[in-house]
Amino acid sequence: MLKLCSLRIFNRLSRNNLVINLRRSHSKIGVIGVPFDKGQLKGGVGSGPEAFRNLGLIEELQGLGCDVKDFGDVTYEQIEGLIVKNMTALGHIAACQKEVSDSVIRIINEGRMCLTIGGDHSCSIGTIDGHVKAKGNIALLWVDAHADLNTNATSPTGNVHGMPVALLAKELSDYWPYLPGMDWQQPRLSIRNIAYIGLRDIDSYERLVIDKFAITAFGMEDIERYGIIEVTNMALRRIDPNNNLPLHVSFDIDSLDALEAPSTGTPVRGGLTLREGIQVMEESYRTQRLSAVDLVEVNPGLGSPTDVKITLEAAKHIIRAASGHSRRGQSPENVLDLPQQTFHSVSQSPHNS
Ligand SMILES: NC(=[NH2+])NCCC[C@H](N)C(=O)O
Repeated sequence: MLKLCSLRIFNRLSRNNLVINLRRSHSKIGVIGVPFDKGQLKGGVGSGPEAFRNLGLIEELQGLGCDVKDFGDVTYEQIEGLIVKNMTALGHIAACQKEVSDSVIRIINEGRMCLTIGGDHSCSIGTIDGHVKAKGNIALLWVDAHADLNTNATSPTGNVHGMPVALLAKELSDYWPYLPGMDWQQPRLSIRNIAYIGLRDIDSYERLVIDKFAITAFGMEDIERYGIIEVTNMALRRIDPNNNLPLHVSFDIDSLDALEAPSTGTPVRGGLTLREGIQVMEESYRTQRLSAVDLVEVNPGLGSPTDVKITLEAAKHIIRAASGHSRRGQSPENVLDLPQQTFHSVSQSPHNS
């Protein structure tokens, strides 16, 4: 009986997998690495791109049927003498992020989804700038434990990885002094088109700004209450009510719980499970407008070799989901109703015990 039952299930599954394989979308992806660590003070995060390449990320995405073009790592030359109070390494940030922005424009104009591997979260200054320049306007999901909404006047650290959203938002432009070297970057994104998911470590000024401008922000308590799929879709509806904007997901690995992704510079407990992170990406992919993804703040220099492995693997699952492939290797838009129920009934089956 068990044999018969399993065989039937196998046949049904393989039939459906065949359909899925035939229908599987062949995402066109352009990958850039940004080995950049000057947005914060801990060494190691700059070796993120190398670690992902060594892990075979590009080959894995190709193996899933994606058309992947690797644009290599961004390089830059620091601009000397750029000094702004409480804004560390501006000469590096300004020079590197200009290159990142130009690379993103090139990739998006080739009709590819741009996947940027960081580096720290200051990389998103360049990726989002480039995306907005290429597409006109975009909707942004910022998946992170932190709001990264400080200016140099409010930052408790002076680290620029805590400032990108404030640099990008139009409504906050008056809160900045003149920033030498950053003339290429104008705040072009409206706060209406930005939503946070996963927040749980917000500085007091950031809290004031979120309240004052009514920024869409879903903390962990919202995820507990509504579930991650509902939260993601609420966020998407808020930032793109007409369903017509290209979507950018800026995914900081510290949005995941520190147990799921320990090798990161500013870990915070009580975060997303890996499954929830994957679901954010699956829902984003399902819009069919996912146009750029940043995966940042993986620091292979922090923690034990096991910590590093866990963190890289978690990030890889998030990236697979962004490329249209969930953990079972299916494109989310093609998931048929069968597998989950079948697995359920298998484990419930009296013949199984
Ligand atoms: N992307 C990050 N990990 N950001 C952490 C920011 C921490 C702190 N809020 C700061 O501004 O310095």
